[in-house]
Parts: sequence; C-alpha cells; structure tokens
Amino acid sequence: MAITIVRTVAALRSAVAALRRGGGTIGLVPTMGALHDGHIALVERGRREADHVAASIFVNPTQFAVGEDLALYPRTEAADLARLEAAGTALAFIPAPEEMYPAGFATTVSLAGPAAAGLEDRFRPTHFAGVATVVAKLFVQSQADIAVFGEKDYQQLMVVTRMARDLDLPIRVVGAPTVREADGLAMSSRNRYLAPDERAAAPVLHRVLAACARTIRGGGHAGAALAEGREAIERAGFALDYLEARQAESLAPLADGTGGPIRLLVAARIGKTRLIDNLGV
Ligand SMILES: Nc1ncnc2c1ncn2[C@@H]1O[C@H](COP(=O)(O)OP(=O)(O)OP(=O)(O)O)[C@@H](O)[C@H]1O
Ligand SMILES: CC(C)(CO)[C@@H](O)C(=O)[O-]
Ligand code: BAL
Repeated sequence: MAITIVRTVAALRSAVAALRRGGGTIGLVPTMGALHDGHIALVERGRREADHVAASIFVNPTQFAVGEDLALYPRTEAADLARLEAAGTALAFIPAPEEMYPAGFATTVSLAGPAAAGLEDRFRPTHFAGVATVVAKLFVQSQADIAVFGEKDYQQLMVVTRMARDLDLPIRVVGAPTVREADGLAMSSRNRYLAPDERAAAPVLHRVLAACARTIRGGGHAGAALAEGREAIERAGFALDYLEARQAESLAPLADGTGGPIRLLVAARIGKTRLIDNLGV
C-alpha cells in the first residue's frame, strides 16, 4: 500500500485514527532521516510487534548543541520515503520545526538517572533533554502502542524507556539490535561523513568492544581489557571520549552495583565525525 505522508500533528492524529478504525495497533519508529538498513530493521521489527507502522523523520534541533552538526545533518527525504514505503510503513510523519516547537514553546522533559550516567551526557550535556522532550511529544502525538528504538543509541534507549515509565505514557518501548556493516562498523547516518581512511579505521570500535566482551566473559580483568582497548582505539587515529563497562540496565558504574548483565559503551571522534557504539557482554 502507498505510504501516507503527514506534516502536521492534526493530520497525524486523523491518519492514526483512520488506521485504528480499520482495526489493529500502531508501532512508532522515530528517526532523523538519512535512512539506512538499521532504520529499516526498526520498521520490520515494528511490523512484527504492531499492525501498522508510523515512522517520523525530524532532525530535532533541541538535541543538538551549538557547534554540533545540526546544519550539516544529511536530509534525504525522497529516498527515505521510498525506503519506508518499500518496507511497508503505513505512515510517515515529517513535521517542520515550527510544527514541533511553535512560538512560545516552553516545556522540557529532562531526566536524572541514566541521563546522568556520565556517558553521552558528559559530552552532550543538553542532548537527552532534547531527545526526551521530542520523544515524549511524538509518543503523545502518535498515540502509538509500541515504539521501536535501536540499541545502537543504547543510553538513548534507556533514557526513553525510563521517561515513558516515569510519565506513565501508555506505550511499550522496544529495543532492536544494532545492524552492522560486514566489517562490524555500526550503521549510522553519520558514517557518510567519514573520509576513506577514516572509514577504514572505524571498525576498530566494534573490534575493541568484541575483544573486551570476550575477555570479561572469560573471567578476565575488565579494567585491563578496557585500558588496552582505549589504546587500540587511539592508535587507530580516534580521539576517545569514553570506553566504559556499565551495568546494562541502570548504566551505573560496575563498582557501585550488584552484578548482573554488563554493557560496554564507546564514543570516539575521528576527523569531523563522532561515532558511538556498544555491545552486551
Ligand atoms: N545501525 C543501527 N542499527 C539499529 N538501529 C539503529 C542503527 N542506527 C540507528 N538506529 C536507530 O534508528 C533510530 C533513529 O536514529 P537516527 O536517525 O539518529 O540514526 P543514526 O544512523 O543513529 O544517526 P546518527 O548518525 O545521527 O546517530 C534510533 O532509534 C537509532 O538507535
Ligand atoms: C530518537 C530521535 C529520533 C529523537 O530525535 C533521535 O535521537 C534519533 O534519531 O535517535
Ligand atoms: N542517534 C542519536 C541522535 C543524535 O546523535 O543526535
């Protein structure tokens, strides 16, 4: 079926109501566009979890700090719509910034807890308030039953899950596994910024995560594995923001916790590009 494109909250609401009249549940896939196979995997997951999928494309200005890549962020609407339609997306919501943030807009949703875990928030201190605010709006606007987010942005997934629970939003947040290139690099819209030599260096992030996970799983010393991993990432030409092992659900440092599953998280910069990745142990 042809995809329906809506650009206002009112049009989104009536399109969702029409889908519901036909019966069935709605799955939301929030994106910033420049879609790749990782996003399409979220749509496919949404189709398995709900009867209809609505995807949003919105490069949300409030989650970018001054000096970040808001203006540069790739915008590829026609290609995105073709991919969404081919994947069976029922509805694309593509609001203008003024639709999401009309004059006088004054409310922010911000979190303590995972948002204050000392990972992304340390390097992008205003980022998660922008994400939580826009995602809360998208949840309320779409009235979806479920929403699918990628594990690639693992701290974001934890923040959004917490936010929905804390605000009693009637939506189930689903996390989907990271889709990777053949050499292990996590797919990301920002990979297109990489120069050829940077692209060749980039799989080191996943290689290091996998090596650290193997060591920790085998009972080896996490601190030593991470120290070695940090050196390997820097030797490959990256400036490291962090490589950390955290408790998978709370994102608390391991020393403060009671054990349980571990998640390894990394963020590093090469040239003009900042990449993030993570892996469960
Ligand atoms: N490789 C991937 N595998 C699975 N999900 C992904 C992947 N990349 C992004 N996503 C998910 O897609 C959703 C939209 O993300 P976004 O549009 O920011 O894409 P992105 O490629 O991560 O872009 P960016 O480079 O800005 O991080 C998020 O839930 C994100 O976690
Ligand atoms: C969830 C999101 C669409 C909110 O703007 C964004 O942070 C993203 O693309 O991951
Ligand atoms: N994928 C998270 C969106 C951002 O980096 O702003």
